Amino acid sequence: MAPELLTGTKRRSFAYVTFLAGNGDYVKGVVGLAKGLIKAKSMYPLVVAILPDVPEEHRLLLRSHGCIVREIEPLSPSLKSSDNKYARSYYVLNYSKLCIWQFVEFSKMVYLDGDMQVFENVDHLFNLPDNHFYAVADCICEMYGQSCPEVLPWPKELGSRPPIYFNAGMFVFQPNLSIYADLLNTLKLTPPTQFAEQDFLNMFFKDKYKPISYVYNLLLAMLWRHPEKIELNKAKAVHYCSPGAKPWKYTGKEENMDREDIKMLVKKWWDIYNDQTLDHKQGCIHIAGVEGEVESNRLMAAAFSDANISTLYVTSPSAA
Ligand SMILES: O=c1ccn([C@@H]2O[C@H](COP(=O)(O)OP(=O)(O)O)[C@@H](O)[C@H]2O)c(=O)[nH]1
Ligand SMILES: OC[C@H]1O[C@H](O[C@@H]2[C@@H](O)[C@H](O)[C@@H](O)[C@H](O)[C@@H]2O)[C@H](O)[C@@H](O)[C@H]1O
Ligand SMILES: [Mn+2]
Repeated sequence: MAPELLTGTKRRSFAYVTFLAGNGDYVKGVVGLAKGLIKAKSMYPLVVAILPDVPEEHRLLLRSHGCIVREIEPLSPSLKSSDNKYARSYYVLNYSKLCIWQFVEFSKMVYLDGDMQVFENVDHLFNLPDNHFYAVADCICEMYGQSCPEVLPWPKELGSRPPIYFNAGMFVFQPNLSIYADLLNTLKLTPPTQFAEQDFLNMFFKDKYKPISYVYNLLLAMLWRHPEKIELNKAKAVHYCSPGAKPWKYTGKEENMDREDIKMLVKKWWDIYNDQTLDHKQGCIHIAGVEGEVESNRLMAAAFSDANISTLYVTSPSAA
């Protein structure tokens, strides 16, 4: 039975979801994200959609941090590309993200890449009106109607370019099996393109897409592309998506990576990753919310992730 939050007559259930593939170091990103959501006093669990190649030790580690681990099957376009079109070779993996539309035990989910960090509570995103697809523009200049030369080129094989092109590192959506079937059927007829599932999602949700503020997915490149359009201290979630920016393998050697603001953001990520007070104590779950109010979603989620609950930590927002 899915974790459900009783709200009046209509039963709703919410969760964050991320995606993990391979046996490499992205698992650190997901652990960091899980801890960041706890630090931000999120009321909802983190589901991790994993490909079969994620090793058992990584699955145990994620569960030990309170994540709900769900195995998905790899997805990729049926049509093969003549050359390796992808901007990064591993982008072919990212089409598997589409499997999260199957998670219909949740009525609404917020997807976050494993290289994102939540620094402020964003639970209010679950209150956005239903039946739309919410995400942040991939380059903030698109919000001002004057695109800069650095916006991603639109693959013409996907038809006309959407008015605003969003970044697929974070989005708010509603799992739905008929949409999932439609995604799969459309994928069968869609050629692979440079930005893989991000291009595909921009095409698929062109008529449902609603842009939301950059504060929910601050792409690091905005710091040097459009500094006049953003305020770093307003960012609620940061996306470490520029080359060389992944905190867990940061060297500072790549272009722009020696900037003071980048160094500060990488440190902020490590401070959360290393904060042992955010470690998921075995046999207990963090319930953040009004003192004494136990949020059933997380309680149920822990049960859902078959955690053996012996102690409840109820932290009130004032216990920051
Ligand atoms: O080897 C990999 C590469 C990617 N990912 C997942 O796929 C997402 C998208 O890849 P990435 O964030 O590197 O793309 P970018 O946002 O940098 O373009 C990552 O955040 C991870 O959640 C993964 O789990 N293992
Ligand atoms: O598979 C395609 C990926 O495309 C996107 O990343 C890109 C995009 O943001 C470009 O604008 C940046 O220049 C680039 O660095 C960055 O990697 C998503 O973040 C990621 O989740 C995933 O969908
Ligand atoms: Mn990313």
